[in-house]
Amino acid sequence: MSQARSADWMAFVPLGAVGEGSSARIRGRSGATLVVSRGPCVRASSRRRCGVPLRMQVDGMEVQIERSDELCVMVNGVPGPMATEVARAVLRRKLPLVPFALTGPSVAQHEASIDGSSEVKLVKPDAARSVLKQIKAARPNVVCVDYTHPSSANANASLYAECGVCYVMGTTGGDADAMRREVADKAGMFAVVAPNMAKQIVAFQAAMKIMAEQFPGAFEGYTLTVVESHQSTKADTSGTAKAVVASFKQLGLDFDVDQIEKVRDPEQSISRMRVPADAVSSGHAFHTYHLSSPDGSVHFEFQHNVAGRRVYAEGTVDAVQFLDRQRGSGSASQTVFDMIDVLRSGSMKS
Ligand SMILES: NC(=O)C1=CN([C@@H]2O[C@H](COP(=O)(O)OP(=O)(O)OC[C@H]3O[C@@H](n4cnc5c(N)ncnc54)[C@H](O)[C@@H]3O)[C@@H](O)[C@H]2O)C=CC1
Ligand SMILES: O=C(O)C1=N[C@H](C(=O)O)C[C@H](O)C1
Repeated sequence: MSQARSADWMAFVPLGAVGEGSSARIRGRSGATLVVSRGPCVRASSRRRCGVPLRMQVDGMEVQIERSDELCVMVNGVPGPMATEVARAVLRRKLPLVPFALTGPSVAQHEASIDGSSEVKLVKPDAARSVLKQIKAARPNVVCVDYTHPSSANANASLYAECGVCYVMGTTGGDADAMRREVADKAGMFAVVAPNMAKQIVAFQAAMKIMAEQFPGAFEGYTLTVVESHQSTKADTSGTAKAVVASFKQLGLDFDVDQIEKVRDPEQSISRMRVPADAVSSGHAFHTYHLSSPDGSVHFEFQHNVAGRRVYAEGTVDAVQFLDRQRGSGSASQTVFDMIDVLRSGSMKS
């Protein structure tokens, strides 16, 4: 962990090992090391307050977390590319990044470096509950961001709800309705759940939804084809495409999400979908929706093509700040949001 981050977020102290104002590198039972420092809790905002530090057991190490009610962000799914991109965006916005991240069961590394400036300690699923509860105890206003795997999305959402941790769920492929019910049922919980955090794509989704609500059946009899191309590591069908298809169905198109065509072969991504070669494996999301009239004389085509992931990461941080304002506003008439809500609130920056 960089000294800069540890100083402004927390003081990790191996008890009895580090003197005031000094730092040390410590080694856990697994062999992982963590640079820790000790110093006063820095007053960074009016919401921040210091108290007796919380003692915490992580990976065989005893550490202390300075207590504070300041907003901080725990990004889960590191070292995955999307979680790493969000962690970078958190640092760019100068928000405190929790130096722990939930990770997958098969991840071998114990730490990950974010842009070489901040180290994040990786927490396997079997330790997730204990670590999250302790972070919540010391940092009640922590918000979790989830960019993990379709297979872990609901389990993680349930864990956040159990621990009373508000969250932004970017992971697709889970049961979003179940997440929404769980949040709605738990007092004090707030969440944003959405398959796409890119401001302009959210605006497109909203436009299609509004068109479907205002003109249901307008495309009755038309045929629809949907093709989406992503990096070959993507496990699920695009959650964004599924959401847009829901609007097309309301517009009268007879289409099932199983008919969405997935392109995961790098050569096809380049030759058929025109994905730039440098984005094929590193990360892309190219979507084409084509509608044809029954006699073939009228055609509509919508596309949204994204190379890289930065646009989602920026939107995710917008969602975190939106949630923080919602829970601080004292009005709990709505506690579960999507990105269209975030866009409507004027909270999306770029
Ligand atoms: N909402 C949005 O705007 C966007 C959503 N996504 C979604 O985000 C998710 C992640 O995307 P990628 O990073 O490309 O996926 P990836 O599969 O490359 O990485 C996933 C990471 O999650 C970790 N993981 C697996 N099980 C876990 C668990 N139980 N707890 C914590 N971490 C766990 C893995 O170790 C890995 O590091 C996907 O569902 C993707 O569809 C991606 C981009 C934008
Ligand atoms: O896995 C991705 O990469 C993406 N996933 C989201 C989805 O499933 O729609 C958003 C975007 O397509 C990138």
